[in-house]
Amino acid sequence: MNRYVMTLRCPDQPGIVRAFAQGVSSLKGNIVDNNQFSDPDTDTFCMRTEFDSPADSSAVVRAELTQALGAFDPFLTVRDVSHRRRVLLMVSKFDHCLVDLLYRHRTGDLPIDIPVIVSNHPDLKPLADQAGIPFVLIPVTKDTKPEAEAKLLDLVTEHDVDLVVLARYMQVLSDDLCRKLAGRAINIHHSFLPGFKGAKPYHQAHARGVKLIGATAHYVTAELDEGPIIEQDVQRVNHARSADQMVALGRDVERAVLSRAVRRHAEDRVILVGARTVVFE
Ligand SMILES: Nc1nc2c(c(=O)[nH]1)N[C@@H](CN(C=O)c1ccc(C(=O)N[C@@H](CCC(=O)O)C(=O)O)cc1)CN2
Repeated sequence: MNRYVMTLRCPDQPGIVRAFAQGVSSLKGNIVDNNQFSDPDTDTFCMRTEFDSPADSSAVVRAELTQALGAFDPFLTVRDVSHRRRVLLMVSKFDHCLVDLLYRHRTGDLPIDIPVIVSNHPDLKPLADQAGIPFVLIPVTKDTKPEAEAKLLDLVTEHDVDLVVLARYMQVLSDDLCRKLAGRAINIHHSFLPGFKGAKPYHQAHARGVKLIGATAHYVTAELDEGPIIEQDVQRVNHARSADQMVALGRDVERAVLSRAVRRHAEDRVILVGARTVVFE
């Protein structure tokens, strides 16, 4: 028996679950976990299901479920859970998110493969070397950004990458690159969005006198820090905290939020619905 995870999204209407169940039955399957949500704002139905089946490939499963659900024309994903998502990490000089992701990967806490790490600075290469993961330096300037982004896309193709993670990668991706990576690039922004977009959010927060700081993991879009939110968290602060102390406190929130977001994407627990996400935890 193989275990598969399926996600579907389609206009909400009666009969979707019955048709899906008939498809699983045709695959001699047994459902072991199921989550569903009907979004009233967009009248969209979302479902994530894990099931066991003797079917020997995700292609066979996909073909059967596509036929069973044909009347509903769903956006469908099917993955054999033993096929881990392949994640390309992008970093600059800050190491706290990279260290956390590499630790969780090494301990098996994060069910992903990391074929390559890309950076616009050489600073974090020793961490990649220590983890035994290839490190590719792609410097970026205003003039070289198109060439740099072409090299990144070559690596995405070469390593059959499913997800790009901007783990405090401090360069703004072009509109074209964002389109090509739509729904498969996650960024960690070091504030509790929608507050304090852009660079230096902790200094903005300190100046504003906030009592909560936070971090936000979101899909990357051309509009800076505007992408669909996957995960957020906060940390209490008070008048006695300097901006630098907020930066330090924020590091713990950033790495925890990013790792949770990457795990949920890698486990097919995130479904995009317009500019928002449905997250089956
Ligand atoms: N198209 C997008 N690209 C990126 C996003 C995004 O949401 N959409 N998020 C950023 C990360 N980030 C905030 O979370 C951020 C990073 C960098 C900057 C910035 O102004 N960078 C300067 C260069 C700074 C430097 O070289 O150190 C710039 O690019 O001119 C703002 C926000 C990642 N990319």
